[in-house]
Amino acid sequence: MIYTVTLNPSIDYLVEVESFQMGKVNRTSYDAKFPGGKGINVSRVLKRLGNSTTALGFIGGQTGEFVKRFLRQEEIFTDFTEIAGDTRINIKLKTGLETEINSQGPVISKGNYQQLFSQIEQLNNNDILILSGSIPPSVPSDVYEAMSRSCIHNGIKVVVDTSGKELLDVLPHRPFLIKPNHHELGELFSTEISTVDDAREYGAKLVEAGAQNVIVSMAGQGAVLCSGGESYSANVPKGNVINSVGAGDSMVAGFIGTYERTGDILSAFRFSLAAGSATAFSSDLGTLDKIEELLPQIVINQLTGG
Ligand SMILES: Nc1ncnc2c1ncn2[C@@H]1O[C@H](COP(=O)(O)OP(=O)(O)O)[C@@H](O)[C@H]1O
Ligand SMILES: O=P(O)(O)OC[C@H]1O[C@](O)(COP(=O)(O)O)[C@@H](O)[C@@H]1O
Repeated sequence: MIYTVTLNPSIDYLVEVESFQMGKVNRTSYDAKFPGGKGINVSRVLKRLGNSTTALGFIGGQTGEFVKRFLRQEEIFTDFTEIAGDTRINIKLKTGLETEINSQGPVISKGNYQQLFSQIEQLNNNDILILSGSIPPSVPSDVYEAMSRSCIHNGIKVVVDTSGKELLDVLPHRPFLIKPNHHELGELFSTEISTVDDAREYGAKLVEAGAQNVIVSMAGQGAVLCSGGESYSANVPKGNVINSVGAGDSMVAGFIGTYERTGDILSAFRFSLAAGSATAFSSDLGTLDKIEELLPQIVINQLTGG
């Protein structure tokens, strides 16, 4: 079973305004609500790929009910920890540009935290655990490090999709996959990652620091995979970007779902690009049909030079 952890789920409220004006009343040309939060997006895409998944995390209030109902309708298993506060609403404003306003989210009590942690301690070595998204202020900032440590001890593969110090701190526990985007990778090393070569060079440093596989996603420029001593680049397919919310999460789902089914790292990498772009080219997350349609366009090249 693939478990995802979403510490701070959301309703993603997508709003499209044709000619947005600051300080004025604007009317939407399109709006929609979807469950959000990185782990939840990963579970939704995994389900579409046919993998078994259970979404864990903190959920509460009427907004939390919306998320649970939506996931139930998609027949996704959940085992959330119920909290006293309301699950947050994140605004995704499309005005030509994409602007996101992500809320802080509700307070998580010590008891809530312990409940989730004890679920993690019960996973077994056939499971995969995916830890993604930001850490709410009321949750200990070393939560991913502590969960990774517990899982590695129990032989569980761990995937971590976060940024900054929280990402660096899990590396000694040898996460199976991390997926920084090129901005996040640049921030880790106080540099700018603008080419495939930069992504390969700095992605390889994360492998040296302990990650088994590193995908550096570079939005429309494709992605780089560093795996052991090897590295590869892949392009993105051609298409019209409608909404890139959840595209990174779809890459994680595409990679892990395919790896679980085939055990093949390069097929997983290829699928991850197709899944990311299928989502970028859709208003909701990409469907399996869309992913399969894009797959033949993805070409992988082995990189040389270190
Ligand atoms: N302009 C684009 N054309 C095609 N695919 C895209 C485009 N922008 C994003 N994607 C897809 O979304 C994936 C993740 O995008 P990226 O912005 O790098 O990550 P994140 O969403 O985690 O910040 C890309 O690897 C790609 O598959
Ligand atoms: O936990 P954070 O960093 O606030 O991010 C939450 C947001 O990220 C998302 O999971 C989308 O993530 P990506 O676009 O990086 O794939 C949204 O659904 C959600 O609103």
